[in-house]
Amino acid sequence: MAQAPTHAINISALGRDKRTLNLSQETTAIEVDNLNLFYGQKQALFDVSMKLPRQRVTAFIGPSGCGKSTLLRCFNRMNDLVDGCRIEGSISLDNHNIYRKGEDVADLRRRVGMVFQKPNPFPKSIYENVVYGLRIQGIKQKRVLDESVEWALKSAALWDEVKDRLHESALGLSGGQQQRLVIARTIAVQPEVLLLDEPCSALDPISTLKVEELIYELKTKYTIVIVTHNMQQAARVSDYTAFLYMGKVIEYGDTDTLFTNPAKKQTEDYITGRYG
Ligand SMILES: Nc1ncnc2c1ncn2[C@@H]1O[C@H](COP(=O)(O)OP(=O)(O)OP(=O)(O)O)[C@@H](O)[C@H]1O
Repeated sequence: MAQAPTHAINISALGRDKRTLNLSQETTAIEVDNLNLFYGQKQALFDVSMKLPRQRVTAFIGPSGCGKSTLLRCFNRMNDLVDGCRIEGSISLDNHNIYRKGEDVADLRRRVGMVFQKPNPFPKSIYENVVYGLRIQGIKQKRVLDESVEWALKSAALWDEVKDRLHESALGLSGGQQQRLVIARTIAVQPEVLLLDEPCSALDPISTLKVEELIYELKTKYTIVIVTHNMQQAARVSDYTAFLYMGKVIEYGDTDTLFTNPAKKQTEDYITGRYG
């Protein structure tokens, strides 16, 4: 076993109770089985098998280009949009292979919502951003839409800041508010899983803290997977962490153990800043 890191990450977490965390006792939301992914001739993921627990936050960490975003994008089949991208193996959401023939990918992307690095509100009002997915679903009743807007914005910890300007442009919000609006838009359609790809990297420290607190709140309802370059952030918000290196999952387990007592030398080298 590798020695404890010499200059360890501060693993003080947002209320994580490490005594209750044991991957083998969790209910699985997403199961990845022998996944290999290729961009044309280039293989980007190698034999990935892992179970992601329901209503927990799982972080993917690892050096640039190790495959974190690629793996995340498999969970709502975003990689289908990349020419020449091909996968082998399977990924199940609630015991159902999302790569099976005939899968309704639009519905999958409603069930598995995604938030990107740069906030991407639509050039519409705050209200219209939140109801966007509901309107696509054909929901028209004003009362239902109004209630959804209030619920989603409250869930995204944004309601108090915007309740008096719901019909103003979303583009007038700060970057941190825009990112929380995008999270509200994503949860308005009641997904099961939230994929967050570096959601704070374009935000200032105060907005980052708000989004991190929000992530922590949201996991009571959703399964969350977050890609982050920021190890302090992984340590703060996640229950479980996977360390990836060159397309492989090197180590995966509860966050406290991975950061304080990593089993693999490569993990230790990464979290102590020896490379990456
Ligand atoms: N659309 C694509 N076409 C071809 N290769 C790609 C594509 N997207 C990613 N790759 C390659 O796949 C590998 C994994 O990339 P990926 O973006 O998943 O890594 P990452 O760990 O998320 O990196 P970063 O932290 O820099 O975002 C890299 O070698 C990258 O160059």
